[in-house]
Amino acid sequence: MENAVVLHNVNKSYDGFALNNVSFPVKKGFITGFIGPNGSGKTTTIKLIMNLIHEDSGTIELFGQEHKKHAKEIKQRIGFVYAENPFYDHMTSEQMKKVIAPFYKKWDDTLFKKYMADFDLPWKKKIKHLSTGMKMKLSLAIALSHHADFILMDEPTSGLDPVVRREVLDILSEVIQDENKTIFFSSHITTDLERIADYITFIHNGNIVFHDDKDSIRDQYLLVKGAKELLDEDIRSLFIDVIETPVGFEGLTNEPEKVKKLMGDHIVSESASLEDIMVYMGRREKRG
Ligand SMILES: Nc1ncnc2c1ncn2[C@@H]1O[C@H](COP(=O)(O)OP(=O)(O)OP(=O)(O)O)[C@@H](O)[C@H]1O
Repeated sequence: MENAVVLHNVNKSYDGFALNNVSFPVKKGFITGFIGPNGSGKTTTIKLIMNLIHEDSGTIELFGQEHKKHAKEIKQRIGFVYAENPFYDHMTSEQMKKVIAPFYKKWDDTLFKKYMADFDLPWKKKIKHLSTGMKMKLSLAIALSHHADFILMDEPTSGLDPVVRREVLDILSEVIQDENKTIFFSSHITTDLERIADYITFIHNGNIVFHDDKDSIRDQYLLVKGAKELLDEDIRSLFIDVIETPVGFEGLTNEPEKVKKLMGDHIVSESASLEDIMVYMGRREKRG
């Protein structure tokens, strides 16, 4: 399967933080969600992919080309959405569009007008007077109006109410119907990723913990509850982490078959949500 983006052993250090040998592919034609706790390196990774900052070592390829060597043409093919307002506040949407459009060879005014209408966005209102949701939709409209092959977004749904969030997710699901397009976005809202992502990349403390398709993740992790008496050392070793309460335990395992075989009828289990996986992985990493 073709990859739109490939990171290979990418390292980037700041004082007190490092991305360590970050490697993962972003599959062409799919939506990949990027999750991880605060400060785990998501924005840093996204900035590296955008070539806004430079890796200390390793390689990043977009569309099969090394991004540093082909920066200009690669930028043309990316639609980038930031969580923060990237616009000049004193301008209207119309004025902002006039500033941005000339940068893109494939800018499509008709498409932009369609998104402005679909998103109910005003042309003449100053950007500083738009709501958070409207600003996000304007960002998205701009990112989608130059026929980008790769849509890269840093927390596009943060700060949005559930209705607008769902609208944004629906737009992304619609965009990905075109199999030549690829979407990569970071989010803390794991339910958004559960809803639309095909692949999940999980980063913690600058390390990629896993990169997998959503169905495999669902099959691989199991949330288990049972009596504390069941927990001996061998059983504990099958769990990523275990939380004990006065009445029993709850634990996350990535060895569901072994656990079911050994613990059988003595446990209650359910498939783990991305949030469960994030919380338990985080606890394990903290434990060391
Ligand atoms: N320019 C910089 N100089 C020094 N440290 C930085 C710089 N940019 C980021 N960092 C540090 O790198 C770490 C990772 O930050 P990053 O913004 O990539 O995390 P994140 O996963 O996007 O977090 P959040 O979910 O809170 O947005 C943090 O400890 C941050 O302080």
